[in-house]
This record gives sequence, C-alpha cells and structure tokens, in this order.
Amino acid sequence: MPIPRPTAERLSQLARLLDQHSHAAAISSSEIEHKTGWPSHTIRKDISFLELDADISTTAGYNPVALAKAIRKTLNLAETDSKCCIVGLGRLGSAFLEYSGFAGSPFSLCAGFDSNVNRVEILKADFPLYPSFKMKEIIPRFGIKFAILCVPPQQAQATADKLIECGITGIVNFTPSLLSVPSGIEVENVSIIDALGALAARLAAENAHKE
Ligand SMILES: NC(=O)c1ccc[n+]([C@@H]2O[C@H](COP(=O)([O-])OP(=O)(O)OC[C@H]3O[C@@H](n4cnc5c(N)ncnc54)[C@H](O)[C@@H]3O)[C@@H](O)[C@H]2O)c1
Repeated sequence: MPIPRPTAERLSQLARLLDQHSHAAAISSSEIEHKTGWPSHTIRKDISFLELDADISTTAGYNPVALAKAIRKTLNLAETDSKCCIVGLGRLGSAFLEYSGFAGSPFSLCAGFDSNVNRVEILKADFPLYPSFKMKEIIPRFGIKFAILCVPPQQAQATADKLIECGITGIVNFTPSLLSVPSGIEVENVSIIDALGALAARLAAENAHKE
C-alpha cells in the first residue's frame, strides 16, 4: 500500500528523532508523542505501514535503532543512489552550500549550478560548482537524481524541463511556481508561506475548538 505523504514526512522525522535516542534500549509511543506532539494513535498508525521484525517492539516500547532502520528501508532512504544538486546559487541556494545537515543523511550534495558564471566563481563549496550549460554533461556523469531548485520563479519551469532531460527524477522546488512534470518524475514543493499558512490554520482551528 502506498504510504500517504504526511505519514512519510512524519516517519522521516521520526527516524531522525530515533537516531538521537540510539543509546536507549527502548522508546515508547508516549515518549515519541511527548517529543513530537503527534498523538500516539497517529504514531502507531504510521508505524503500521512498516514491515517490522518481531523483536522491534517490546512492552517497554520500540527498539530505536531497529525502528529507524525499518523506516529508512521502507522509505528507500537507505539506498546509496541519493546524489543531489542545487540549481540557482543566489541568496537561498547558496545557503545550502554550507549546510552541515547533509552529513549523516542519506543524501549528498555533489554539484551546484547557476546561469551566472560569476556566482559559480565567487562561491566556495566542498563540491564543484558549474555554469548551468554544464548540467547536461555533469548530471549524468555523477549519476545525480535529485535537484534542489532555487532559481527565480520565471525560470522555474524551463529549468525543471532541462533538469529532467538531463536525468533528474526528483525536484525539491523552493520556487513559488507550480511545476508541470511528466509521470515518473516527482516534485516536492517547499514554501515558508505554505508552512506559516498551515500553522495559522491549525491555530485557528484549535482556538475555534476552545470557544
Ligand atoms: N520556498 C521558500 O520558502 C522560499 C523562500 C525564499 C525564496 N524562495 C524562492 O527561491 C528562489 C530563489 O530565491 P533567491 O532569493 O535565492 O533569488 P536570487 O535572485 O538571490 O537567486 C537566484 C539565482 O538563480 C540564478 N539563476 C537564474 N536563472 C537560472 C537558470 N535558468 N539556471 C540556473 N540558475 C539560474 C541566478 O543567477 C541567481 O544566482 C525564488 O524563486 C524565490 O521566490 C522561496
């Protein structure tokens, strides 16, 4: 059964939480509830999507290491082919160049691209930066499958089309443009405005419930 998107997002966050508790023998659903704010019935439902070995849970709770491993296996986060590139190295894109969160994650940044050659020359990163016209050569050569799209909105669709031609199959779209992509290609839209909107809607619903 396909895993619903909110479940996949919570499971991915849960794997990171479990990493922080890898020293513990067990972590219970109520501890997870306390740390995440998710109701324990939601946590149990999310975990029911995983294929679990019998010894993963005891009366004391879940084995954190084994549960994190099961989550990454089910979400395909354990696979090694998770090379990413950043496209658009402006204010937002260049902020990822020094983001240490990729270390220890299943994803690695392998290349950055910008249409402005000056940006490519000025910026420093632990991986190579290229002018955009090199995407066609570099993306297949490195086997990069994911792109983090940080170009101006007007350039988003044309850049996404080019990335797909080069072999990209997944795009994290930071631009406000909604992309149209062929089947087999996945897009994840990330927006601070949508996140604030979701928070505001939840708070409004909680307040309406109290009245
Ligand atoms: N998702 C969010 O919450 C969020 C937050 C801030 C900004 N944004 C969006 O992120 C994008 C980038 O914002 P920014 O402030 O970094 O913009 P910016 O103008 O600072 O940077 C854009 C970069 O893209 C490069 N570029 C332009 N066309 C390109 C192309 N075809 N191929 C490759 N590179 C190209 C430019 O040279 C520039 O370096 C915008 O679409 C903006 O609306 C989203």
